[in-house]
Amino acid sequence: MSPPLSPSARLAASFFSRALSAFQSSGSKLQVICTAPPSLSHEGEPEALPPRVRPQILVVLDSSFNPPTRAHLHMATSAIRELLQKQGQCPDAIRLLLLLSVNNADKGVKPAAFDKRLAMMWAFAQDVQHDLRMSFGNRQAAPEAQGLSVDLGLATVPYFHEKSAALAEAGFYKGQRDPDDDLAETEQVFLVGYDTLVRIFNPKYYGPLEMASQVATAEPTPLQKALDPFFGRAKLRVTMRADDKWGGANEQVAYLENLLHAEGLNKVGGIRAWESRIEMADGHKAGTEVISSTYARAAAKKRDLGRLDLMVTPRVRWWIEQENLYLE
Ligand SMILES: Nc1ncnc2c1ncn2[C@@H]1O[C@H](COP(=O)(O)OP(=O)(O)OP(=O)(O)O)[C@@H](O)[C@H]1O
Ligand SMILES: NC(=O)c1ccc[n+]([C@@H]2O[C@H](COP(=O)(O)O)[C@@H](O)[C@H]2O)c1
Repeated sequence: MSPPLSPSARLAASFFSRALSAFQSSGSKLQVICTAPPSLSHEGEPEALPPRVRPQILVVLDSSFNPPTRAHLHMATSAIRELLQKQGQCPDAIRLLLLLSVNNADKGVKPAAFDKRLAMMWAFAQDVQHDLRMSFGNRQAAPEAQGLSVDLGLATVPYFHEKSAALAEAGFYKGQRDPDDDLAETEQVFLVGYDTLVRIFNPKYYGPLEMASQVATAEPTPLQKALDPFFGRAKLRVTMRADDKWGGANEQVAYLENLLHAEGLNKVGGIRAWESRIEMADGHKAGTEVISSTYARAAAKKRDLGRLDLMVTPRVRWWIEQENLYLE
């Protein structure tokens, strides 16, 4: 049997169970429920800490977090590092939102329960911050080392265009100085895997299929109606996902290049102008372990701790063990 939760873990667990109930009875589409602040200590009850000034970039990792994995860690930290180092953004101008969808576009509900996933996301947020701090060598003088705030949110809407619109409407990211401005100036960056990108361009999610091929007419297709406003405020950062289900890296690069550089977007019912809003990022390295939440659940079920460590970060593994998750 696992030892009892520490006082701060108990506070967090009880907070997430209350926050989940409150969200589910609120009728809200999307809500930020708490923030892991940049400081090292996360003692006490989690709380939502809206930014003082509206962020320039909101990076969104939308996932089932069942559980959060090292692949999710790579997606988040590589995006943030790129913004800080290559684009010269300062940590204050960026927020990272870990968004848990309680209604998935395709998957039914399965264990772990949503409040347990929120607890793992809280742990994961701290692993993200730790990873970033380590990669900047803990140089206190370097602005990157000061760290970034990581928010946890809940959403009922399953599709990206709906999540993006809900975020643009939400008061949370508007900043305290100019609460009346809208979020138009905050650019959203959604982190997705290759498999998710393919699904975003599947017309089945946007209405009856017979309406999907209005390309020849002046009328925009349902996919265009949904995704045009989305690409107006959001970018997609697509991580390659080479494994048995989704094909090899070459196939994925070829699909993306075709989508982005030929007439590919028109063929899937999209608009060529969106190509500048989709960027590719490296994912799985050949010869390394393929990582997924499914494999993490299987490792936990078999109590294969060595393999679980390959799949998830240390604080997430701690919660999985503490709460005896995925044993059924
Ligand atoms: N190993 C990976 N490489 C690239 N993208 C990934 C990887 N794992 C997850 N993602 C992406 O992260 C987002 C959220 O992932 P999700 O929560 O569905 O994880 P998953 O591992 O696919 O889950 P499951 O195994 O339970 O189906 C999706 O856009 C997915 O494509
Ligand atoms: N067209 C879309 O916007 C679309 C399609 C498929 C999945 N999704 C979402 O992507 C996220 C990740 O999905 P999976 O957990 O199924 O990989 C979920 O929030 C899911 O609802 C969105």
